[in-house]
Parts: sequence; structure tokens; C-alpha cells
Amino acid sequence: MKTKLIDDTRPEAALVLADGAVFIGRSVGVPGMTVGEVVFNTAMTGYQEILTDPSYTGQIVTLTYPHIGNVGVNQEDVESSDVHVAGLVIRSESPVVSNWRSQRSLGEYLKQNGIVAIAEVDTRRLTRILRTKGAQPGCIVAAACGKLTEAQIAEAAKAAAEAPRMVGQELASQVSTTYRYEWGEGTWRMDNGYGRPGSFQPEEYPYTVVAWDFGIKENILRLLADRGVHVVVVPAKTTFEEAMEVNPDGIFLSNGPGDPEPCDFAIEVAQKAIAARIPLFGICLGHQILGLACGGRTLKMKFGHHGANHPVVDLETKRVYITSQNHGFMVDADTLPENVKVTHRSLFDGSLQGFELTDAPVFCFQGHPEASPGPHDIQDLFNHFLDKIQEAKKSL
Ligand SMILES: NC(=O)CC[C@H](N)C(=O)O
Repeated sequence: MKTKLIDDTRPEAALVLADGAVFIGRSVGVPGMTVGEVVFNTAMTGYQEILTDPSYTGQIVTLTYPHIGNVGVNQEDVESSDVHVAGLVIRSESPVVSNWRSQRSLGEYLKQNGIVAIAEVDTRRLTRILRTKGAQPGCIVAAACGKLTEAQIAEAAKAAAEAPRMVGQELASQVSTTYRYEWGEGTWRMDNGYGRPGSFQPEEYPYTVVAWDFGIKENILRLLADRGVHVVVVPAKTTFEEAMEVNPDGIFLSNGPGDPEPCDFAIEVAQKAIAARIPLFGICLGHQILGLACGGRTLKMKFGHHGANHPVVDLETKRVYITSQNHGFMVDADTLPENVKVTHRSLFDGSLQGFELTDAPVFCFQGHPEASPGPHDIQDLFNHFLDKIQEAKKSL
């Protein structure tokens, strides 16, 4: 007996770009309409981590790897408690889910989380458009059943054309926690998962770090906890003075969505932390905020870096790291002052990937050393942060 693998009865869906390009496919999420900046991610694995990365707020993510959903989804492989992408575009949803950790299918997960998503899209054509013309707004419209009407597609085209651009949007405070909390859970282990809940004893952790949550990925918190750090996570608009009440040994500025430039509340925190010479580590949006705090400028990139195989060179050791990336803005290295030492550059386009200050224990990285998804090559940056914290503690 032949098995029919592709369900052709799925409702029709369309993706329309602001430039007018139309892609007709099938709905794999909820019916409805969603608007966002359309970006492409080249990672071959880790769709669940990508969907739950708060940095994708306001973005419709296209996965260039063509076969998605084969390992299903579970409750553990998440980077936050919600799905944050504005929408999902894929080539083909696997008709078979097969993994010992899977709890449900990707399609069920998208529906449960109210995500509008489209499959059967020629993602190579779409990616070529985004590479040539740059990331741009788009709209996915998905029918409840059967076909879309001409009017629905026209409405999607109008929504895409009128959608706001990413430049100037402050989204970090919108996805941040609204309350302060403590984190002590380490990384996932085959024998123990994330460990037993309730076993976290802050006094067993020798270091305290305040982490500003601009849309923080949980694997950052887990990697800090693995290194004996008791992390106090604070809302994006927490002032430097409020955070100092916990007497931290270090400060962490997280990744997050949107344009870094309007995040004046965060830039002020970074400036005060630099002046106080407290060990500071920034990742992605945190790196961009540090660049602005130092007096540098940030730029919108053409289509950004979103993937898990981006080569980055450490300029001192000349060692090349394969890194996870997810950013659409970058710090313009030419605008940084004298006391900034550039430490890393992208080998794809030469753009700035990391810097440190020569007169304070402060450093940052544009990519994602916490991976999740992606390679662990450059996880050592978390040890570097610990070194800075320990040095500072010794000199007290
Ligand atoms: N992952 C991030 O922190 C992204 C930072 C910023 N929103 C950008 O797009 O460049």
C-alpha cells in the first residue's frame, strides 16, 4: 500500500513581501495574518530554540534548511517560555516525527502557540530576494480551510507594504521580564536533564551577576550557573543604582530584539558600569549597547547574520571559531574610541564581532557563544567572564 506523505488538504497560505513578491504555500500554523521583518536563518537544526529566541520578536523567520519538524518538539529545548517569532516560513514540514525526546509535532506546537506559518515555499528563491534586496517587511496570510481569496492576498500585500521597518524600534523592554528573579539551573545533561527543580541554593554559588534581560536566552543563564554564578535577572529598565543593591561581582547585558539605538536606559547602565569598573560581558544586543555606550554608532545591516555556521576570527590568536549568529544591526568599528580593542571579526563580511576595553574589565561578542542552537566553539567567552570576575575579586 502506498502512503500519502504530503497532506494536500492543508489550507492555503501566502507570504507577500513589501516589494510585492508573492509565494503561495500551505498553512502549518493557525489561520490568520501576521506581519514582520522577513529574515532567513541557515541553521540545519534547532528550530525550536530559534522559535523561542526572544531576539526574533517582530521577525518572520525563514529556515533555509528544507526539511523541518523531523525531531518534533519537547518542553526542554526552549530559550524562553514563549514562541517569539512573528511567523515561520519553511520549505517542507516532515510528515514523520521521530525522536525519543519528542512530545508533539512542530505543527501542533505552532497551533498551540498561535503562530501563523507557511510551508511549501521555495525558500531558495525567497532567500535570494532577501540577499539581493535586503531584509524587508512581509506578511503571511493563512486560510482556515481551502483556498485564499484574491482579496486576502491583496490585504496581505497592503499590510506588508505598510509594515514598520525595524530601524528605530525599541523592542527590548517589551519582551523583558517584568519582575526580578534568580536563576541557578545549569545546562542540560543526558543523565539528569536540567536537574531537579527546587534544588537551587543561591549560597552555594560563589559569584553573583546581575543580568539585564532585554530578551535573554536561557542557555546564557544556564552556562553562567554551570560556572558557579548566582544570576539575578532584572527587567530591562532597571537602573544601575537599583541593581547595585545586590552587590554584584559582574554585570551581564543580554541579547534582545529590535534596534539598539533607542535603548537609552540600557546605554546609561553600560556607561555607569564602565565608570565603576565592574566586570561586564555583553552578548549581541548587549554588545551593540556597549558599542553605543562607548560613543560608537550602530548600523542596520543588509540582511544580517542568522545561522549556526558563521566563521569568526579571534584577531589575537588567529584562531577561527564557527559560531551561532542572529543579528540585523552591527557596531561600526570605525566609530569606536581609542580605548576599544577589536578582538573578533566575521570572516563572511569582515564586520565587527567582538571588542574589549583597554581600561576596564569589559568585553562583548556580537554572535552567540551560548549557541542553542549551534556549535560550542566559542563558549570559552563565559570562562573569560569568570576570569575577569575572579581577578576583580582578588584585587579588592
Ligand atoms: N540576538 C540579538 O541580540 C539581536 C540584536 C539586535 N536586535 C539585532 O538585530 O541586531
